[in-house]
Amino acid sequence: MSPLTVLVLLIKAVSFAVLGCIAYLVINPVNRWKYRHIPGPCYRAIFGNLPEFRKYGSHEFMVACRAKYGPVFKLWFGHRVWVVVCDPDLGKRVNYKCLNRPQIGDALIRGPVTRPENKGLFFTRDDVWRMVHRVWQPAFYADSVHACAPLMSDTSRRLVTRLQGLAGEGRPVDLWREVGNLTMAIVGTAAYGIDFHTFDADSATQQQPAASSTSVKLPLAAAVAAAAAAGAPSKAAQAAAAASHLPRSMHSGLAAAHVDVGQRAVGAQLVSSAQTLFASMGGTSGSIYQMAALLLPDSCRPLVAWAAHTFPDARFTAVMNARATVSSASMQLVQQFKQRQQQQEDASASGDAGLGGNAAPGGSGRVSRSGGAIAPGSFLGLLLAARGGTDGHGLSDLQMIMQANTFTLAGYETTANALAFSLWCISTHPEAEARLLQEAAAAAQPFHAYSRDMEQQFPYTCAVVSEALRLYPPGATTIREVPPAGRPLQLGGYAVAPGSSVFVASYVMQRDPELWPRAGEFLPERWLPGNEHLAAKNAAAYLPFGSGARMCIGYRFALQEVRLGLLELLSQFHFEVQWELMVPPPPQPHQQQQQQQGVEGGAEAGDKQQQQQQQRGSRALRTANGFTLSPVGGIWVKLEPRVPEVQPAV
Ligand code: HEM
Repeated sequence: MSPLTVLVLLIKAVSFAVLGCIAYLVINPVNRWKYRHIPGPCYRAIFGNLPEFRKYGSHEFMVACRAKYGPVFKLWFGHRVWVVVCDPDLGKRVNYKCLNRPQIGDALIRGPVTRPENKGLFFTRDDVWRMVHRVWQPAFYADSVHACAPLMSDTSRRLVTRLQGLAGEGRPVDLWREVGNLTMAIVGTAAYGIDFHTFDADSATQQQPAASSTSVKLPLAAAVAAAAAAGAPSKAAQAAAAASHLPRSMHSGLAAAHVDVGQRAVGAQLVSSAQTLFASMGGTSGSIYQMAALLLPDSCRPLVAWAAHTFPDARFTAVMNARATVSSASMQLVQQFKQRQQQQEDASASGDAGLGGNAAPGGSGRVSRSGGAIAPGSFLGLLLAARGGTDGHGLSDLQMIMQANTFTLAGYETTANALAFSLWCISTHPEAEARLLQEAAAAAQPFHAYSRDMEQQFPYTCAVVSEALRLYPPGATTIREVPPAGRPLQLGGYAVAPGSSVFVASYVMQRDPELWPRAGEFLPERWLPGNEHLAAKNAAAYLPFGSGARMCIGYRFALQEVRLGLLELLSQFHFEVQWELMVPPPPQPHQQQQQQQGVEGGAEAGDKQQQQQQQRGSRALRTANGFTLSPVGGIWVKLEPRVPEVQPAV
């Protein structure tokens, strides 16, 4: 056969494969047949419902679908199907019956981190999950969490000091960003006993958004440049990587994004990396390669991954840099921790009591347990002390790094969003603010002294947080996979096939007017005794932390952090929302339907809200489509320091 004939044949084969692929995606026969019995919007070739997700936001679109198709429906994520559940009892059934989550978000990642035993707790499965979950648990026992309370309050007061400085300058401040610095700082001290310097590093990079911008502002370029400048070919990073027996494939990436956990810039780098990673997981705002991996059949993924790594675009580079930055920080934390522990062991063997462990505020470095609880700063010690790893000899370095990555990311993002949403709700409801301040002013001791009985001492503050988590749940859906080897899962009369991805739509249920009286209103009172008429008609309709075995392991930690942060910040400042800087909300597909249905309190509440919004310049809070629910473009406020009489007792 002549070379020309081979070439022609090759071109024909490739054209045939491409056309076949397009025809398959346009018709999508397998999934359309497999899920034909479940209601939902029609399949639209190749993109499915992604255009609607972009236009309305995925959660708002789900609200509209719930109204149209009932409590169980399907959505098209490209050619893939999500089964969405919006009924409390069915949601509970899903969360309790299915243990694993589908492996989303790592289609383009290569190397050993994709192996099941090397996942962080969130994405581990089956027996590996059981083992890793057991290792994590003591960090979140009630006593461990209470031990972190003074640290959480102290760190909140460091933010207060920073905000006092900014208030003097008189310019608007992005509260979301500021509380992000706070939660990352608390991760550093509470988990690792390290000061990440989040309050020092980024004051110069605070930017004001254009009012019309819909993208989240990230100081990414600065962070990446700083990371590269800090250690591109850093010998320290390479030595650390080599010493930790990490797979070679991780070395170059980590060295390129080397950060120094002892340096001032690390906090800002971690915060911006975490923001990049969460924003990229939304599915509709990633790089072209992420979009291609999402839209093309699974069999094309290796090819897409190869192309992404060989010819990366700017967004893919940003995501890979962000992953490497977080992993580099975790790797150093692990290495430093091991070195310190070795020094302590050597010192105690030689009778020298002078080495005091971590230089952490409150951190001991060792896993000092009392009654099962661990001291602040000892999360790594917990991981290191773990026995019963997959090889029977504890967690490997890579497994430890992946757990540290998970703690850093999960501990930062959702809690920052929860605190930002709580502050937003309070700042737009003066009557609630007054009541919370009254409660704060009545405290006879520092707020953290009440960490064991926050609900008795600060019932209204706790109610504010619960209500903010109802309206704005940072984890807006829980995700499960129907066991691939089992039988179909019966959900409200529909058999959902093994291996399907099921989303329990917390956001939709927590705003459902059939489940909550005056669902659209911010009413902290509904969480107080005597207001049962405002409570949920089904307790399972409230799941900001999920439910079942895979519910949020950090919920106690997060609630304590948000409640203390709220008290510390609000007792010092009133936050005046700068409406002209806020990103306007998109059109709401369900508003018209809700009004037509005349749901209980809906019309009245709708009118009232509309009036209030008009008074405030017709702006509501726009939330992002990402992996978590977050405010788009931040929450812009002017800081108004309070008069002294409402300051907390010290
Ligand atoms: C207000 C803050 C937080 C919210 C709203 C939140 C929400 C959630 C939700 C909805 C889930 C999924 C639950 C499910 O699928 O049933 C989850 C899981 C998880 N969360 Fe949180 N979370 C918060 C704070 C934290 C913190 C501070 C940590 C600590 C590091 C953390 C670590 C995790 C982990 C590791 C998982 C996976 C647990 C597992 O699969 O076993 N979260 N969280």
